[in-house]
Amino acid sequence: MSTLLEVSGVSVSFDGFKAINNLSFQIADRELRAVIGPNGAGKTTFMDIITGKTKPDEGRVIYGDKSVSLLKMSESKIAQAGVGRKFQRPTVFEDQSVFDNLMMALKKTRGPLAVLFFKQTQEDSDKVADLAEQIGLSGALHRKSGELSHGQKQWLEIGMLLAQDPRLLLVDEPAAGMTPAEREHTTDILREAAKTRAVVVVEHDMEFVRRLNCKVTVLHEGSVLAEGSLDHVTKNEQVIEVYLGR
Ligand SMILES: Nc1ncnc2c1ncn2[C@@H]1O[C@H](COP(=O)(O)OP(=O)(O)OP(=O)(O)O)[C@@H](O)[C@H]1O
Repeated sequence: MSTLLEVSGVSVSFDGFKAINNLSFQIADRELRAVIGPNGAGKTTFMDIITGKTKPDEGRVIYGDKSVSLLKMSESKIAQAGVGRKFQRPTVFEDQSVFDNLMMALKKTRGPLAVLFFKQTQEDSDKVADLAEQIGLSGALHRKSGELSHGQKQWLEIGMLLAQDPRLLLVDEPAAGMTPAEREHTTDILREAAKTRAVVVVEHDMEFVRRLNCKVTVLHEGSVLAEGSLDHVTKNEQVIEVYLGR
């Protein structure tokens, strides 16, 4: 598999404090990766750098077939280039149905004019039905989103991101606040999504990470401390000391 994103030698300081310190990271097309690390390890800042919210002081972030530098691009250009991000709190339109939320997300892929002059085709309705199926909300398509459970709202938001067909999807702590059954379903959605795109999941919950069954990157003090299978990294003495031993 070819490399989709390559972060190399990236550092960023806030008021002299190095939140990210010479960080290097690679992810392939259609790879699922979990990123773990103790509080303050730099996980959020790492995602902020990829999405263009934070510009690093040094290093390179190269993306896609044409190896473009994301550091020269604005947040919206990076999103247009196929980098999607799901934040911790769901931000669905609560007054709209699941169907309408997904349809709106589809329209967004066609730019602002398309939103104004959009004619809903059978193909679009089929696409929405497919997305609903992927996120397990086929039975709730015509329910108001505000009535959904927390887990269902998170799935809807993942569906809305998938509607935009990102090549790289960044997901921040998807399991937070979910029931065990919801967590299980969320791992299924993410594993399925990673068959057609790269997915990076930042997560604290180890059981959730185990179910993802993918390569794990451990961050600590803004750098990669260990990388490999969950069993491999959880045997690493330094990882045990800084993270699991807490
Ligand atoms: N805008 C900022 N200004 C100052 N310090 C910051 C800023 N953003 C992050 N930091 C600091 O950088 C370090 C890394 O923060 P970051 O939020 O990336 O860690 P994290 O791994 O996501 O933590 P958590 O698991 O608690 O969400 C922390 O010490 C944090 O206090």
